[in-house]
Amino acid sequence: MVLTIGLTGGIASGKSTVSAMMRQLGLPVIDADEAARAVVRPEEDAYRQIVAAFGPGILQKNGDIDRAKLGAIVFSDEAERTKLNAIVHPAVRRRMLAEKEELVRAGAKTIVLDIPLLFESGLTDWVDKVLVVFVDEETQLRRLMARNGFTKEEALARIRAQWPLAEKVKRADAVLDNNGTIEETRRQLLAVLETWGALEK
Ligand SMILES: CC(C)(COP(=O)(O)OP(=O)(O)OC[C@H]1O[C@@H](n2cnc3c(N)ncnc32)[C@H](O)[C@@H]1O)[C@@H](O)C(=O)NCCC(=O)NCCS
Ligand SMILES: Nc1ncnc2c1ncn2[C@@H]1O[C@H](COP(=O)(O)OP(=O)(O)OP(=O)(O)O)[C@@H](O)[C@H]1O
Repeated sequence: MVLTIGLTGGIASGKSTVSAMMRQLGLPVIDADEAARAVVRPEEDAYRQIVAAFGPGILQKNGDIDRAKLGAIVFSDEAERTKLNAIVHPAVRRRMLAEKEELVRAGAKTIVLDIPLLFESGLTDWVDKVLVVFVDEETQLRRLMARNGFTKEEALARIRAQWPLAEKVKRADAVLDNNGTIEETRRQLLAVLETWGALEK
């Protein structure tokens, strides 16, 4: 039996930080954000659909999608975001499932799916355990503004495009409190993985 762990949280709550720790521990991680970047490369179907839906104004000179421009559009208008999600999400799901199949075939015992929108997209059935990375609102806002150089408005628009973190915490099988140091988070992670038997070879 494969143990599938869904890693989720809010934007800038620390999912990538935790997924890097999991990789260090030898666990294979499938990353939805990475899949979402791969499926919009110029040779992909979703790329053509995005250009058709949003116009060539969202492209960089080299033809790649200008993520900052597209982000400014979709995080300030829910209808635009719904439109983008409808194009990108099916392709992301197909890609992630294919990656998971490959890991299962290769004999993986534990597989981590890092999906920021696990709850919003109704994908909890995909996983056996849900691990939520939590930070309080003030820390989330501060880290998001620092990491991306966003204004408070820009950061809040992105935070509000997702479920409140408190709702995700309520539905989690385990929660990592990432308000403290990276070391404190690592210790919590190890304890959870041990309880779940996720590190057994
Ligand atoms: C709008 C885009 C181009 C902005 O790109 P950018 O490089 O600035 O951000 P990046 O992709 O690294 O996402 C950063 C974080 O934003 C949040 N986020 C991204 N897309 C969404 C969305 N549609 N709804 C809510 N939150 C989102 C996630 O927490 C994600 O981890 C990009 O996020 C995108 O294509 N989004 C649609 C696909 C998607 O939903 N991806 C998220 C997981 S599948
Ligand atoms: N415990 C911590 N102490 C200080 N800074 C942290 C801590 N955890 C994460 N960070 C920083 O906070 C920012 C957000 O973390 P990270 O990128 O891991 O979040 P994320 O949930 O993966 O974000 P996204 O949803 O945008 O992909 C990063 O700049 C990271 O270096």
